[in-house]
Amino acid sequence: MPDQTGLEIQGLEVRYGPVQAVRGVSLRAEPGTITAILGANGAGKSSLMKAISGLAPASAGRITLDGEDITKLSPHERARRGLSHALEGRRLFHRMSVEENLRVAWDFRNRGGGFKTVADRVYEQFPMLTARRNTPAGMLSGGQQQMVILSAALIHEPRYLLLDEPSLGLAPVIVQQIFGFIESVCRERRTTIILCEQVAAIALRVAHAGCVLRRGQVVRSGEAAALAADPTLSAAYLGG
Ligand SMILES: Nc1ncnc2c1ncn2[C@@H]1O[C@H](COP(=O)(O)OP(=O)(O)OP(=O)(O)O)[C@@H](O)[C@H]1O
Repeated sequence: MPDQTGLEIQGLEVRYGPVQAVRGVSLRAEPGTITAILGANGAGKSSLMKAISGLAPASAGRITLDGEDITKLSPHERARRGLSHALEGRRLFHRMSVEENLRVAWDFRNRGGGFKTVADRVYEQFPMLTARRNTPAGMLSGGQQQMVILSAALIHEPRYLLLDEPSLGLAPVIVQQIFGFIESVCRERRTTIILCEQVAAIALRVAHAGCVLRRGQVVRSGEAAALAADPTLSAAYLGG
């Protein structure tokens, strides 16, 4: 019997009216690994991620999670199955404090008690958030905001984590810290992570596998180390 664990995408298409953002994408994310979705601006990365989490409807194709067809499920139903999506562009409640943002993420799944324990765990992981727990999220630095976004996305210990452009707008030293954290989440919690990035070198340093999108299609895929070693990749597909 074929191995059904992991996330499998077959022939996926996403359309916005006349615009076809994703064209027949197939890929597989093995359990407990990091998969990088690469591509230049407008290549279709975010649309692919949204289709996986249910925020954009698939106009064709199939998505299975551990063997279950989730293509037609709502984002909430997919979240209940252990899929969490941290969106690009600092989707936080800017006037609410760090702790209130974490609380909203916790209450989304209505798990009742236990919030203090998970909040303490966040502050242990990111000590610099401790002093800022009552600060409005909009007043944090970009790196601190990304820490809150990641912590909120992980608050219910998802089995699958989708990360949209985690390096966007961050200083190199913070990017290193954020990617170190992402790597440790995969290694220690065995979370399956799919992240999309314009900056291929950063993503391929932590990923196990990767694929490159161009105009909505997969033009390259394989082991991350092989993609990283390919000098033609950047110039040909990543816009620089
Ligand atoms: N809501 C939408 N309505 C119409 N067209 C859209 C919408 N969202 C994205 N598109 C188009 O779909 C294509 C793919 O966009 P998408 O955002 O998925 O690419 P991307 O690789 O994530 O790029 P970026 O890094 O800029 O986010 C682009 O041509 C974009 O203009």
